[in-house]
Amino acid sequence: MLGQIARRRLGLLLLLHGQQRLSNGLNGVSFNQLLSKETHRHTQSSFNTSSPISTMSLWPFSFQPRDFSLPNSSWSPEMCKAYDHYNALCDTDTENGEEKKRAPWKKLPSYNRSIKYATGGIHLSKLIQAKARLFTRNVKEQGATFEYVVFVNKEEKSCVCVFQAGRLLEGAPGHVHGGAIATMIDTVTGSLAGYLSGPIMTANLNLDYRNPMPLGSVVLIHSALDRIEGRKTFITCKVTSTDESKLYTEATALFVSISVGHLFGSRN
Ligand SMILES: CCCCCCCC(=O)SCCNC(=O)CCNC(=O)[C@H](O)C(C)(C)COP(=O)(O)OP(=O)(O)OC[C@H]1O[C@@H](n2cnc3c(N)ncnc32)[C@H](O)[C@@H]1OP(=O)(O)O
Repeated sequence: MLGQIARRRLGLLLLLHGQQRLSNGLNGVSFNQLLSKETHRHTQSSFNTSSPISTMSLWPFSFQPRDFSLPNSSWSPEMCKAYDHYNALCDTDTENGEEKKRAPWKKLPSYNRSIKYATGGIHLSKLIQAKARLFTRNVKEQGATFEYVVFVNKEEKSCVCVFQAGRLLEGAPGHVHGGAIATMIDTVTGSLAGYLSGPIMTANLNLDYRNPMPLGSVVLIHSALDRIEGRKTFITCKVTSTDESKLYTEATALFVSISVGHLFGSRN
């Protein structure tokens, strides 16, 4: 029974991982408003995971999970400006208090974990560990590694990520590590593929590094759907400066749709 509940939750997790059903509810909120909210939240750290069993919820998500893609004090003015630009595109037009047209842009929230506790089933507990965290969202020091926010455009089947590369991502002296860039490209193209196609895994990722990316840079990661063929979702990607005058990296990615069972070792 517990195993069944847990499997159902995992199905939900995978849907949410594709981030199809989440809305941020932040449209129209300015950077400064967000920053003051975030600073307040930070004093009530979300990193403490040692809740006693009696306080564990049957609902697998924290009541107020921290959205790591909201502005924080480590964001540079350039990062804030790009955030404000795309966040403004998420606004819904209203006329006389009534919604006129829903904007095609939507900010995707980003959490460092999806399931709070592994509640049952030997396979599930192997798969989901209580201390597991999303790779890009597990460093306490804000701004030290991956600071990013993803905006998707449903109509254009594309997305833009604003990414600020922190000091712990150094590869070549003074520049961002190619693996860190690949991580971000996998994350962004994977978010888009998941948004469009549901549960997926990366099957293939091809990268061309065109120019070295200085550490601390703010860049845009543009991803777009190329095509969907059966279970295969093909995504193209390019990483540019925020004014798009400089090309850093180009990529193509293939994602294959999977069933929940795939993560348990089943190929059905
Ligand atoms: C919010 C954060 C988002 C983060 C997103 C990050 C996502 C990830 O990083 S996932 C981790 C990295 N990826 C993995 O570990 C995946 C490991 N690989 C696998 O599990 C499997 O090989 C998997 C799922 C990709 C495909 O396996 P399976 O489901 O059996 O499909 P399979 O039948 O082999 O292939 C399906 C189709 O894809 C094609 N295909 C599979 N792999 C490849 C590949 N590497 N290159 C080209 N084509 C491929 C096959 O040829 C087949 O094509 P067709 O339907 O035309 O015959």
